[in-house]
Amino acid sequence: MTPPISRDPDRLRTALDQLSGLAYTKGHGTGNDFVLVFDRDGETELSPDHVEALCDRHLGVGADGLIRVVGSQHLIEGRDLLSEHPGATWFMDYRNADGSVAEMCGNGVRVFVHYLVTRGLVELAQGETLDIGTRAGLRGVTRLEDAYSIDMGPWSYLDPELAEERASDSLVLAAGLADPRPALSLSLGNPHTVVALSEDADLRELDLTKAPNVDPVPPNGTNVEFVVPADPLFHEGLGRVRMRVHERGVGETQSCGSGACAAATAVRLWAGDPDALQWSVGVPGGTVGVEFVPQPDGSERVLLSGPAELVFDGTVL
Ligand SMILES: N[C@@H](CCC[C@H](N)C(=O)O)C(=O)O
Repeated sequence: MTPPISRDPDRLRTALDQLSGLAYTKGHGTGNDFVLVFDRDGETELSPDHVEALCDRHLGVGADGLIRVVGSQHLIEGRDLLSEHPGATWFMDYRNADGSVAEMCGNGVRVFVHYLVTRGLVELAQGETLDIGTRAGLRGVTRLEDAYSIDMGPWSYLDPELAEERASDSLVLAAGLADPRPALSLSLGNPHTVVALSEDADLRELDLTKAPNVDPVPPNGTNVEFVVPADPLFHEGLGRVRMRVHERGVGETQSCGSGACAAATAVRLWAGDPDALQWSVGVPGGTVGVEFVPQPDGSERVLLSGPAELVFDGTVL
Protein backbone atom coordinates (compact mmCIF):
# COMPACT_ATOMS: atom_id res chain seq x y z
CA MET A 1 0.00 0.00 0.00
CA THR A 2 1.30 3.46 -0.84
CA PRO A 3 1.10 5.58 2.33
CA PRO A 4 -1.35 8.47 2.04
CA ILE A 5 0.53 11.76 1.91
CA SER A 6 -1.51 12.99 4.87
CA ARG A 7 -0.40 10.26 7.31
CA ASP A 8 1.18 11.60 10.44
CA PRO A 9 4.55 9.88 11.19
CA ASP A 10 4.66 11.17 14.77
CA ARG A 11 1.28 9.63 15.56
CA LEU A 12 2.48 6.27 14.20
CA ARG A 13 5.84 6.47 16.07
CA THR A 14 3.97 7.16 19.32
CA ALA A 15 1.70 4.18 18.68
CA LEU A 16 4.72 1.92 18.02
CA ASP A 17 6.41 3.13 21.23
CA GLN A 18 3.32 2.01 23.15
CA LEU A 19 3.69 -1.47 21.64
CA SER A 20 7.29 -1.94 22.78
CA GLY A 21 7.87 -5.63 23.60
CA LEU A 22 4.92 -6.88 21.53
CA ALA A 23 5.71 -10.21 19.83
CA TYR A 24 4.30 -10.79 16.37
CA THR A 25 4.53 -13.14 13.41
CA LYS A 26 4.52 -12.18 9.75
CA GLY A 27 2.62 -14.40 7.31
CA HIS A 28 0.88 -14.30 3.96
CA GLY A 29 -1.50 -16.11 1.66
CA THR A 30 -0.67 -15.63 -2.06
CA GLY A 31 1.11 -12.41 -1.17
CA ASN A 32 -1.74 -10.92 0.89
CA ASP A 33 0.34 -10.26 4.01
CA PHE A 34 -0.52 -10.01 7.67
CA VAL A 35 0.94 -9.23 11.07
CA LEU A 36 -0.35 -11.86 13.52
CA VAL A 37 -0.52 -11.06 17.23
CA PHE A 38 -1.14 -13.92 19.67
CA ASP A 39 -3.59 -12.91 22.39
CA ARG A 40 -5.27 -16.08 23.70
CA ASP A 41 -6.65 -14.34 26.79
CA GLY A 42 -7.82 -11.13 25.13
CA GLU A 43 -5.41 -8.89 27.01
CA THR A 44 -3.92 -6.93 24.10
CA GLU A 45 -5.97 -3.91 23.12
CA LEU A 46 -4.95 -2.72 19.70
CA SER A 47 -6.27 0.71 18.72
CA PRO A 48 -6.65 1.75 15.08
CA ASP A 49 -3.39 3.75 15.47
CA HIS A 50 -1.57 0.64 16.76
CA VAL A 51 -2.80 -1.38 13.78
CA GLU A 52 -1.93 1.32 11.29
CA ALA A 53 1.56 1.69 12.78
CA LEU A 54 2.30 -2.06 12.73
CA CYS A 55 1.01 -2.36 9.14
CA ASP A 56 2.93 0.71 7.91
CA ARG A 57 5.55 -0.48 5.38
CA HIS A 58 7.97 2.34 6.19
CA LEU A 59 7.71 2.89 9.94
CA GLY A 60 6.37 -0.47 11.13
CA VAL A 61 6.43 -4.16 10.15
CA GLY A 62 4.38 -3.66 7.00
CA ALA A 63 1.27 -5.65 6.05
CA ASP A 64 -2.12 -5.45 4.35
CA GLY A 65 -3.81 -6.29 7.62
CA LEU A 66 -3.47 -7.37 11.22
CA ILE A 67 -4.83 -10.61 12.68
CA ARG A 68 -5.30 -10.88 16.44
CA VAL A 69 -5.35 -14.57 17.39
CA VAL A 70 -7.74 -14.52 20.30
CA GLY A 71 -9.64 -17.11 22.33
CA SER A 72 -13.32 -16.93 21.32
CA GLN A 73 -14.50 -16.25 24.87
CA HIS A 74 -12.33 -13.13 25.20
CA LEU A 75 -13.52 -10.82 22.44
CA ILE A 76 -12.85 -7.21 23.29
CA GLU A 77 -16.28 -6.37 21.86
CA GLY A 78 -17.66 -8.18 24.91
CA ARG A 79 -19.20 -11.17 23.15
CA ASP A 80 -18.54 -14.70 24.34
CA LEU A 81 -18.49 -16.53 21.02
CA LEU A 82 -17.46 -19.78 22.68
CA SER A 83 -20.75 -20.09 24.56
CA GLU A 84 -22.63 -19.41 21.29
CA HIS A 85 -20.51 -21.90 19.31
CA PRO A 86 -18.72 -24.34 21.64
CA GLY A 87 -16.70 -25.77 18.71
CA ALA A 88 -15.04 -22.46 17.85
CA THR A 89 -12.18 -22.05 20.31
CA TRP A 90 -10.39 -19.39 18.26
CA PHE A 91 -11.55 -16.07 16.82
CA MET A 92 -9.87 -14.17 13.97
CA ASP A 93 -9.97 -10.49 14.93
CA TYR A 94 -9.17 -8.97 11.53
CA ARG A 95 -8.24 -5.31 10.92
CA ASN A 96 -7.30 -3.58 7.68
CA ALA A 97 -3.98 -1.72 7.36
CA ASP A 98 -5.73 1.62 7.98
CA GLY A 99 -6.97 0.36 11.36
CA SER A 100 -10.56 -0.31 10.27
CA VAL A 101 -12.33 -3.54 11.20
CA ALA A 102 -13.34 -6.02 8.47
CA GLU A 103 -15.85 -8.82 8.75
CA MET A 104 -13.88 -11.41 6.84
CA CYS A 105 -10.55 -12.19 5.20
CA GLY A 106 -10.35 -15.34 3.11
CA ASN A 107 -6.56 -15.37 2.81
CA GLY A 108 -6.24 -14.34 6.45
CA VAL A 109 -8.27 -17.24 7.83
CA ARG A 110 -5.99 -19.74 6.05
CA VAL A 111 -2.92 -18.05 7.51
CA PHE A 112 -4.68 -17.96 10.90
CA VAL A 113 -5.23 -21.75 10.91
CA HIS A 114 -1.72 -22.38 9.60
CA TYR A 115 -0.41 -20.35 12.56
CA LEU A 116 -2.49 -22.43 15.03
CA VAL A 117 -1.28 -25.69 13.46
CA THR A 118 2.39 -24.65 13.17
CA ARG A 119 2.51 -23.42 16.78
CA GLY A 120 0.92 -26.63 18.08
CA LEU A 121 -2.13 -24.75 19.36
CA VAL A 122 -4.47 -27.14 17.56
CA GLU A 123 -4.11 -30.60 16.10
CA LEU A 124 -5.47 -30.76 12.59
CA ALA A 125 -4.70 -33.75 10.39
CA GLN A 126 -5.00 -33.59 6.62
CA GLY A 127 -8.70 -33.77 5.71
CA GLU A 128 -9.88 -32.53 9.14
CA THR A 129 -11.86 -29.29 9.59
CA LEU A 130 -11.59 -26.64 12.30
CA ASP A 131 -14.25 -23.98 12.95
CA ILE A 132 -12.91 -20.42 13.30
CA GLY A 133 -14.95 -17.50 14.60
CA THR A 134 -14.98 -14.38 12.43
CA ARG A 135 -17.13 -11.25 12.45
CA ALA A 136 -18.96 -12.75 9.45
CA GLY A 137 -19.76 -15.93 11.44
CA LEU A 138 -18.12 -19.34 11.77
CA ARG A 139 -15.86 -20.52 8.97
CA GLY A 140 -14.86 -24.19 8.64
CA VAL A 141 -11.23 -24.54 7.51
CA THR A 142 -10.07 -27.92 6.16
CA ARG A 143 -6.40 -28.84 6.02
CA LEU A 144 -5.29 -30.10 2.59
CA GLU A 145 -1.88 -31.50 1.61
CA ASP A 146 -0.08 -28.16 1.14
CA ALA A 147 -2.99 -25.75 1.47
CA TYR A 148 -6.25 -25.03 3.27
CA SER A 149 -9.84 -24.92 2.05
CA ILE A 150 -12.35 -22.60 3.71
CA ASP A 151 -16.11 -22.84 3.61
CA MET A 152 -16.82 -19.14 3.05
CA GLY A 153 -20.58 -19.67 3.46
CA PRO A 154 -23.17 -18.61 0.89
CA TRP A 155 -22.57 -15.68 -1.46
CA SER A 156 -25.32 -13.05 -1.75
CA TYR A 157 -26.08 -9.87 -3.62
CA LEU A 158 -24.99 -6.84 -1.63
CA ASP A 159 -28.22 -5.10 -2.53
CA PRO A 160 -31.00 -7.50 -1.44
CA GLU A 161 -33.43 -5.66 -3.74
CA LEU A 162 -31.35 -6.55 -6.74
CA ALA A 163 -33.24 -8.81 -9.13
CA GLU A 164 -31.22 -11.86 -10.07
CA GLU A 165 -31.49 -11.09 -13.79
CA ARG A 166 -29.60 -7.83 -13.42
CA ALA A 167 -26.06 -8.26 -14.61
CA SER A 168 -24.68 -5.13 -12.96
CA ASP A 169 -25.68 -2.62 -10.30
CA SER A 170 -23.00 0.05 -10.56
CA LEU A 171 -20.32 1.64 -12.71
CA VAL A 172 -16.64 1.71 -11.82
CA LEU A 173 -13.95 3.96 -13.22
CA ALA A 174 -10.27 3.47 -12.41
CA ALA A 175 -7.18 5.25 -13.68
CA GLY A 176 -6.12 3.44 -16.84
CA LEU A 177 -9.67 2.61 -17.96
CA ALA A 178 -11.01 4.66 -20.87
CA ASP A 179 -14.64 4.52 -19.67
CA PRO A 180 -16.64 3.50 -16.59
CA ARG A 181 -17.27 -0.26 -16.62
CA PRO A 182 -20.35 -2.19 -15.42
CA ALA A 183 -19.91 -3.87 -12.03
CA LEU A 184 -21.80 -6.16 -9.67
CA SER A 185 -21.66 -5.94 -5.87
CA LEU A 186 -21.67 -9.18 -3.87
CA SER A 187 -21.20 -10.15 -0.24
CA LEU A 188 -18.92 -12.95 0.94
CA GLY A 189 -19.38 -11.77 4.52
CA ASN A 190 -17.58 -8.59 3.46
CA PRO A 191 -18.47 -6.35 0.50
CA HIS A 192 -17.07 -6.68 -3.02
CA THR A 193 -17.72 -4.93 -6.32
CA VAL A 194 -16.58 -6.96 -9.33
CA VAL A 195 -15.79 -5.01 -12.49
CA ALA A 196 -16.21 -6.70 -15.87
CA LEU A 197 -13.30 -6.24 -18.27
CA SER A 198 -13.09 -7.81 -21.71
CA GLU A 199 -10.95 -10.86 -22.53
CA ASP A 200 -8.38 -8.70 -24.36
CA ALA A 201 -8.05 -6.14 -21.53
CA ASP A 202 -4.54 -5.71 -20.11
CA LEU A 203 -4.76 -5.67 -16.31
CA ARG A 204 -1.27 -4.11 -16.17
CA GLU A 205 -2.68 -0.89 -17.60
CA LEU A 206 -4.79 -0.23 -14.50
CA ASP A 207 -3.42 2.27 -12.02
CA LEU A 208 -4.69 1.16 -8.61
CA THR A 209 -2.55 3.56 -6.59
CA LYS A 210 -5.73 5.65 -6.46
CA ALA A 211 -9.04 4.26 -5.22
CA PRO A 212 -11.41 3.41 -8.08
CA ASN A 213 -14.57 5.45 -8.36
CA VAL A 214 -17.63 3.26 -7.64
CA ASP A 215 -21.08 4.66 -8.43
CA PRO A 216 -23.10 4.12 -6.31
CA VAL A 217 -20.80 3.21 -3.43
CA PRO A 218 -22.24 0.39 -1.27
CA PRO A 219 -23.28 1.57 2.22
CA ASN A 220 -20.21 0.19 4.05
CA GLY A 221 -17.69 0.80 1.28
CA THR A 222 -16.36 -2.00 -0.87
CA ASN A 223 -13.38 -3.96 -2.12
CA VAL A 224 -13.10 -3.66 -5.92
CA GLU A 225 -12.00 -6.55 -8.16
CA PHE A 226 -11.08 -6.00 -11.81
CA VAL A 227 -11.53 -9.29 -13.59
CA VAL A 228 -10.45 -10.59 -16.99
CA PRO A 229 -11.86 -13.92 -18.20
CA ALA A 230 -9.49 -16.37 -19.89
CA ASP A 231 -10.08 -17.13 -23.56
CA PRO A 232 -11.64 -19.68 -23.63
CA LEU A 233 -13.24 -19.16 -20.21
CA PHE A 234 -13.53 -22.90 -19.54
CA HIS A 235 -10.79 -25.46 -19.95
CA GLU A 236 -11.50 -29.09 -19.04
CA GLY A 237 -14.44 -28.01 -16.87
CA LEU A 238 -12.48 -25.34 -14.99
CA GLY A 239 -13.53 -21.66 -15.22
CA ARG A 240 -10.49 -19.40 -15.36
CA VAL A 241 -10.16 -15.70 -14.56
CA ARG A 242 -7.42 -13.29 -13.55
CA MET A 243 -7.95 -10.25 -11.34
CA ARG A 244 -6.39 -7.27 -9.61
CA VAL A 245 -7.95 -5.87 -6.47
CA HIS A 246 -8.17 -2.58 -4.62
CA GLU A 247 -9.08 -3.41 -1.02
CA ARG A 248 -11.22 -1.33 1.29
CA GLY A 249 -9.01 0.00 4.08
CA VAL A 250 -5.78 -0.97 2.34
CA GLY A 251 -5.23 -0.12 -1.35
CA GLU A 252 -4.00 -2.55 -3.99
CA THR A 253 -3.00 -5.94 -2.58
CA GLN A 254 -1.36 -8.98 -4.20
CA SER A 255 -4.41 -11.11 -3.51
CA CYS A 256 -7.83 -11.13 -1.85
CA GLY A 257 -9.43 -14.48 -1.05
CA SER A 258 -12.97 -13.24 -0.48
CA GLY A 259 -12.47 -11.05 -3.59
CA ALA A 260 -11.47 -14.11 -5.64
CA CYS A 261 -14.72 -15.79 -4.53
CA ALA A 262 -16.67 -12.68 -5.56
CA ALA A 263 -14.86 -12.52 -8.92
CA ALA A 264 -15.63 -16.18 -9.74
CA THR A 265 -19.25 -15.70 -8.61
CA ALA A 266 -19.79 -12.63 -10.81
CA VAL A 267 -18.15 -14.14 -13.92
CA ARG A 268 -20.17 -17.34 -13.46
CA LEU A 269 -23.38 -15.26 -13.26
CA TRP A 270 -22.37 -13.26 -16.32
CA ALA A 271 -21.50 -16.46 -18.22
CA GLY A 272 -24.93 -17.85 -17.27
CA ASP A 273 -23.52 -21.29 -16.50
CA PRO A 274 -24.74 -22.60 -13.12
CA ASP A 275 -23.06 -25.95 -13.79
CA ALA A 276 -19.60 -24.35 -13.78
CA LEU A 277 -18.66 -25.27 -10.22
CA GLN A 278 -14.84 -25.19 -10.24
CA TRP A 279 -12.83 -22.00 -10.79
CA SER A 280 -9.23 -20.92 -10.80
CA VAL A 281 -8.54 -17.28 -9.97
CA GLY A 282 -5.14 -15.81 -10.85
CA VAL A 283 -4.00 -12.90 -8.70
CA PRO A 284 -0.68 -11.01 -8.77
CA GLY A 285 0.53 -13.12 -5.81
CA GLY A 286 -0.42 -16.57 -7.16
CA THR A 287 -3.56 -18.62 -7.76
CA VAL A 288 -6.48 -19.65 -5.54
CA GLY A 289 -9.28 -22.11 -6.18
CA VAL A 290 -13.00 -21.41 -5.81
CA GLU A 291 -15.71 -24.08 -5.77
CA PHE A 292 -19.50 -23.67 -5.61
CA VAL A 293 -21.51 -26.23 -3.65
CA PRO A 294 -25.27 -26.01 -4.39
CA GLN A 295 -27.48 -26.40 -1.30
CA PRO A 296 -31.00 -27.92 -1.08
CA ASP A 297 -32.49 -24.46 -0.30
CA GLY A 298 -31.16 -23.02 -3.59
CA SER A 299 -28.25 -21.15 -2.03
CA GLU A 300 -24.66 -22.02 -2.85
CA ARG A 301 -21.76 -22.31 -0.44
CA VAL A 302 -18.42 -21.07 -1.71
CA LEU A 303 -15.20 -22.93 -0.94
CA LEU A 304 -11.88 -21.08 -1.22
CA SER A 305 -8.59 -22.98 -1.36
CA GLY A 306 -5.01 -21.78 -1.38
CA PRO A 307 -1.68 -21.79 0.42
CA ALA A 308 -0.68 -20.13 3.70
CA GLU A 309 2.86 -19.27 4.81
CA LEU A 310 4.53 -17.92 7.94
CA VAL A 311 7.66 -15.89 7.17
CA PHE A 312 9.24 -14.63 10.39
CA ASP A 313 8.72 -13.79 14.08
CA GLY A 314 9.65 -10.45 15.58
CA THR A 315 9.33 -8.18 18.58
CA VAL A 316 8.57 -4.46 18.55
CA LEU A 317 11.62 -2.75 20.11
N1 LIG B 1 -7.72 -9.67 1.78
C1 LIG B 1 -8.86 -10.21 2.41
C2 LIG B 1 -9.98 -9.23 2.69
C3 LIG B 1 -9.60 -8.26 3.80
C4 LIG B 1 -10.71 -7.33 4.24
C5 LIG B 1 -11.08 -6.31 3.22
N2 LIG B 1 -10.04 -5.34 2.97
C6 LIG B 1 -12.36 -5.58 3.66
O1 LIG B 1 -12.30 -4.46 4.18
O2 LIG B 1 -13.44 -6.17 3.51
C7 LIG B 1 -9.28 -11.55 1.84
O3 LIG B 1 -8.37 -12.32 1.52
O4 LIG B 1 -10.47 -11.88 1.81
